[in-house]
Formats: sequence, structure tokens, C-alpha cells
Amino acid sequence: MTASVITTRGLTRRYKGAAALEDVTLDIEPGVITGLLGRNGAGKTTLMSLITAQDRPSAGTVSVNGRDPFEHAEIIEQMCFVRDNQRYPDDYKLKHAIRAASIFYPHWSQQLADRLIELFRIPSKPVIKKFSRGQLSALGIVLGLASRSPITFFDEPYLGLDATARGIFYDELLRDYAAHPRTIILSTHLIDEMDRLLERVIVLDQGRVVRHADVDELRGGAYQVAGKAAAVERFVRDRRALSRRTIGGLGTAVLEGVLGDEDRAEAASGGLEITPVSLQDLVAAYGLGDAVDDGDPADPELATVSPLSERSAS
Ligand SMILES: Nc1ncnc2c1ncn2[C@@H]1O[C@H](COP(=O)(O)OP(=O)(O)OP(=O)(O)O)[C@@H](O)[C@H]1O
Repeated sequence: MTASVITTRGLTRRYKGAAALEDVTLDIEPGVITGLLGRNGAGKTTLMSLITAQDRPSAGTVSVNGRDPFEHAEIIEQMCFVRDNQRYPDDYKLKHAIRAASIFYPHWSQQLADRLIELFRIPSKPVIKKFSRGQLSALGIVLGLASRSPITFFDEPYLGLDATARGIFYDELLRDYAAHPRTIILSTHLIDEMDRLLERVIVLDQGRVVRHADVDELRGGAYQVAGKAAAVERFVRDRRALSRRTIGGLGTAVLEGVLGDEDRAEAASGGLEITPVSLQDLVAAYGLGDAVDDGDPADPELATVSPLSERSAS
């Protein structure tokens, strides 16, 4: 088994008694892109802040490459944390941020920084505090990628970026990661858009880890059926449904398990269509995704069964 690059044991952070993170024990593999998922307030930023020694735990431990980062500057140098609300000195322009980063990060690539600045069209003249939200995010991405830090964290790096710029980010991240493999952990609410980047996911809910899994395994462990509501109900009866949804006379259900020949035959006889489950749907099916607005809840035609509320016995 590969040694973990990051381990946490019983990691807990409380604010005035309320737990932002509770008893988190993780072993994060090196050289993998991991998505940190979970609803607002789940504890994603808190976890990244603790690992990068920007905050201290109330209890538990963090170790990076076998050492406590808080006590080892050489470990901190190996990490880059791109925060969604990164602040810069008032008089800083692009060149100042780039110069500071080039001094701080030992693996800095000026060539990559120049290329990304051009691709994102980041302006050089105004001070950074005048940047738009999207330009600020683009600058964070430039610093995060060009740092080539062995461990890089991105906290919702896409805020304010238009679709073209987000596409550039995803492509450039994959390109540079392929050429210079490293450990990347990124928090996101755009699961559908970013799932092609993610190899593993950590799902947090109310400060606790509820899932830490390989994305392909997660996908392979569930499937979706869709068709006439009554046929979906019949199919679901003896299976483990993670979520079910009925709109008008049509139903869909996400089922846990590996699809076998018998399942296929039964689905076909009920006129049901079987489709793979997207990561977004799967996370939502486990009751952990961002709320999905399916339409007017007062609409009598729309009946949604909340995830996990009506699981059939397995
Ligand atoms: N400095 C603080 N003081 C008090 N409470 C805090 C502080 N920082 C975070 N929290 C609380 O800790 C919890 C976790 O916050 P965190 O920012 O880690 O969540 P998140 O998963 O990153 O959320 P989001 O997706 O909205 O960015 C929240 O309930 C938040 O209000």
C-alpha cells in the first residue's frame, strides 16, 4: 500500500463549542487528485486550513510526510493553499503577487505562470484589490498551478470564473498534473463539471467524513433506473434504493449495488432504462450533495422522495 502523504487522526476544530470538524481520521494518498465535497458549512475549508497549518486543531493530529506541519517550515514550503478569499496587500499588482510566489514556492514555474496569465487574460496594470471576482480566482489558479507544489489545495477555485475560464482551468490542471504529478485536493460544489478531474473523493457532512472513496469504485457501486413510476416502484421494492424521484407518471431511482444479469432482465421486462449514475447524482443520492431545485415543490405533479428516507431493506 502507498504511504499516505497526509494523515489526520481524530482531527477536531471547535468554534465556541460548535464543531466545524469532528474526529476526522484520513489517510490521503500521494499523487492523486482528490475532490473535497460537501454542503455549505460541511468543514471543507476548515480541514484544508488545519492541514496547511493555517489553523490549529482543538483536538487530534495532522501529519504531512510524517511530520506536524505546524512545527516544520520545510513541510509548509511543500504546500500551496489557494483560498477562495485570498487577500493581497493593498498596493499589490499582478507582478508583485507573482514575484512573491516565485520566491516562496521552491518548485515555481515562471513559464507556466506566464502562459496562464495570458490564457486567463489577467490585467497587469490595476492593483489586485480592483480585480473582478473572476480575475481574483484566475490569479489564485495561476499561483496554485505555477507553484507546482507537491501538495496543492484549491478551495472553490472557480468562483466568478466564466465557463471558458473554468474550461481553461480544468484543461491546464490536467495537462500540468500529467507532466508533473503531485497531490491535489480541491473543494468544489461543481461536481458534474469537475468530475473528470477527480480520482478520489472525500465527502464531509457536518464536520465528519462520510465517504472517502475512489471515484470509479463509487460509480461502479450504484446505477440508476428510469421509466414508468409504477415499474420503478416494483423494481426498487427488493433492492437498496439510495434515492427515488417521481415526476408525473415517471420515476427514477438510484440503487446501490452492482448490476447483474437478473437485474438487467427484470428492468427490461418492466420497460426500464438503466443508466450510470453521475458523481453529482451519487453524492446527492447519499443525501450529501448540494440541494437540487427540481421545480415547484407545491406542484402536486412533483413528488420527491428524499434521499435515504425510504430505503428498502437490503
Ligand atoms: N472563524 C470561525 N468562527 C466560527 N465558526 C466558524 C469559523 N470558521 C468556520 N466556522 C464554522 O465552521 C463550519 C465549517 O466551515 P467551513 O468554512 O469549513 O465549511 P465549508 O465546507 O468550507 O463551507 P462552504 O462550502 O460554504 O465554503 C461552519 O459552520 C462555519 O460557520
